[in-house]
Amino acid sequence: MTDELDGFVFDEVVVERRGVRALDGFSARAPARGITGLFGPSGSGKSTVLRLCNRLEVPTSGRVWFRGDDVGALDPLRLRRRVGMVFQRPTPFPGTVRDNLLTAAPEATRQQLEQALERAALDNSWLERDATALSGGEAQRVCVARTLVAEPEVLMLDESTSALDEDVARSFEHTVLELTRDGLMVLWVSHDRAQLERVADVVIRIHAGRCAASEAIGRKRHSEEM
Ligand SMILES: Nc1ncnc2c1ncn2[C@@H]1O[C@H](COP(=O)(O)OP(=O)(O)OP(=O)(O)O)[C@@H](O)[C@H]1O
Repeated sequence: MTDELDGFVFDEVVVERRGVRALDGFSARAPARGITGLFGPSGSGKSTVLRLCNRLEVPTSGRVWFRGDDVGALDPLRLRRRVGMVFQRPTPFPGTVRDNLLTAAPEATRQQLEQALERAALDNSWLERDATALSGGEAQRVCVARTLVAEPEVLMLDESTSALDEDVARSFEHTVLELTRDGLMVLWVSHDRAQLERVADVVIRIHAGRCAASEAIGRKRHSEEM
């Protein structure tokens, strides 16, 4: 069914809400390493797929497997620490950046807080900044750091660069690529096909709640560079 190369396996997943199917027999595999992009039109079910991965959503039928375990059998709170999510509109909580990071990991040491900032490409002077007075790109990095401080195995990004200008979005892409070098697995929902071709190893295309295609982009990019 699944092997150690699989991060997530979706097996004929149906998610139905009030008679409407958000997912309609979605089957796909997201590898345990690198970046998997989820691409598709608005309303096709991309966010629903992310929400299944940390049990904010449960399948009406079908199964989701994470690293060989049935997600339905895992403790949701523990799973959410392993599978962290940055939402569509990254919103820091009122308080300092330090306060924000501590909400995710109340026991974190100063060194752990600084490490999370550094992985999100922010230096330690950010700890005392007012988290409600940040630009869109800064708020996004703070939200990534807040997710990383809990040391997840997977980072899920839901359209995290859609509101950013191109330079800021490119710099964020670079940061996420660096994160995967430490073994972090990333699931990245994007409307921007070109962006996914720059960063993703695999792109899953979703249409009307089903997997329309799954492409190994990394291999394609590599052969184009040769
Ligand atoms: N809380 C909800 N209750 C009922 N239906 C919902 C809910 N959230 C989403 N849906 C419906 O489920 C379907 C899939 O939504 P989903 O948000 O997963 O799509 P998406 O591909 O992420 O869309 P977008 O790109 O616009 O964010 C849509 O038809 C949507 O209207």
